[in-house]
Amino acid sequence: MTSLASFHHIQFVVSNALQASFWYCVHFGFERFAEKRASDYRQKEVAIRNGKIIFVFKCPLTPSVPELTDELAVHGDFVKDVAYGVDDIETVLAQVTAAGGTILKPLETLSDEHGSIRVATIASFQGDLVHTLIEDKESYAGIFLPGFTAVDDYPMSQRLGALTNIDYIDHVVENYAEHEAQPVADWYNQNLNLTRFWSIDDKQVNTGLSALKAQIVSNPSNSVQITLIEPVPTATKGRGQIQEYLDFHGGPGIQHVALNTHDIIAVVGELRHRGVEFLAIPDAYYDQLEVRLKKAGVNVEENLADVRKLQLLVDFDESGYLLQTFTKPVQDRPSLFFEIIQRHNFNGFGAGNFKALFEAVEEEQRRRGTLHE
Ligand SMILES: O=C(O)C(=O)Cc1ccc(O)cc1
Ligand SMILES: [Fe+2]
Repeated sequence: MTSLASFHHIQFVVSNALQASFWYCVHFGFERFAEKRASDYRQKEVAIRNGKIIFVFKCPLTPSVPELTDELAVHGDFVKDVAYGVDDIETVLAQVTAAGGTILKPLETLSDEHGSIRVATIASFQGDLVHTLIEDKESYAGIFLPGFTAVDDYPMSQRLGALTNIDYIDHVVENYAEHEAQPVADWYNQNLNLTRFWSIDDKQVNTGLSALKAQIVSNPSNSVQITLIEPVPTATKGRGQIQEYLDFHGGPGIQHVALNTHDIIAVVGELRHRGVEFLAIPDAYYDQLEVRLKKAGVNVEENLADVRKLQLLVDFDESGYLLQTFTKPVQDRPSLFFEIIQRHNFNGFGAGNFKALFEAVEEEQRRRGTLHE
């Protein structure tokens, strides 16, 4: 069995690639660096990057691109493709075929004057999310993928300066309907050899208003981690955040992308300065946190006054801790958002933060008017 090797890039389908990519350049310090050559005048693709992280924005240019406009009409702007690097694409595809997975675009070699790359695209288990698999054995020397050419950065992001402390994609999270997450985990196991890394059930995560089940599947080196979440309907009359996502996104899909940093204090300070909005965490959380940390004898390197000011969440155990925070949804619909995470010898997912986090999300839902039916 072979598995995924790395997160390669994330492709969004949006109604306007120019504006969507600009938003990420200004707010998250990405630079526009490549654009697909106009092989098809009806659509456009723009690639932006921040360090190792690459996002691609694809949009229709005319009303007659049903493969884009049909899904856009359902989801609004959304993550269409989480693309993975693989070491041996033929073996992965043979595994997918044997497991009954769907190959949407069969193996092909993409080439230009800078070399070649082998790619194929498979369907995910459910919904419109797909996974492009990319094997780059020959160290392709072009700017991104064959067919893309370099472009100049936006003057605005040059003026704002690069935001260089964001390092790589830590994990992505996919939301599914009730009872669906386990079949998805089995699918990732059989098709892509991801195995269960961690899980949490609804009894541990229940605010009374919302509850969920989560599990993480990962590749053998844990460099690819995917959290699979499903809602657990609660007795109280509240629409949990996972159900809210499913209702507004229109089915299962990518809920958040977590970006790993080695300096969360600097990054979140700068993101806030650039206008990125984060979930609000009440002061009481920090009063309790200081007591809990002292009791557990955990030494947090960062200044706790900064942690409180930037409203970061902290989870910890005997051997380490993590700092994390979540943006508000990045489009009008309460669907996709981002996480900024820094780990100090801590591989968990901040389960100790779930209660504070869910209460903060419920506060946002209350504001949106989506918490109660
Ligand atoms: O599991 C993860 O990756 C988390 O970051 C925790 C989490 C779970 C559900 C949410 O709606 C938001 C955050
Ligand atoms: Fe996360």
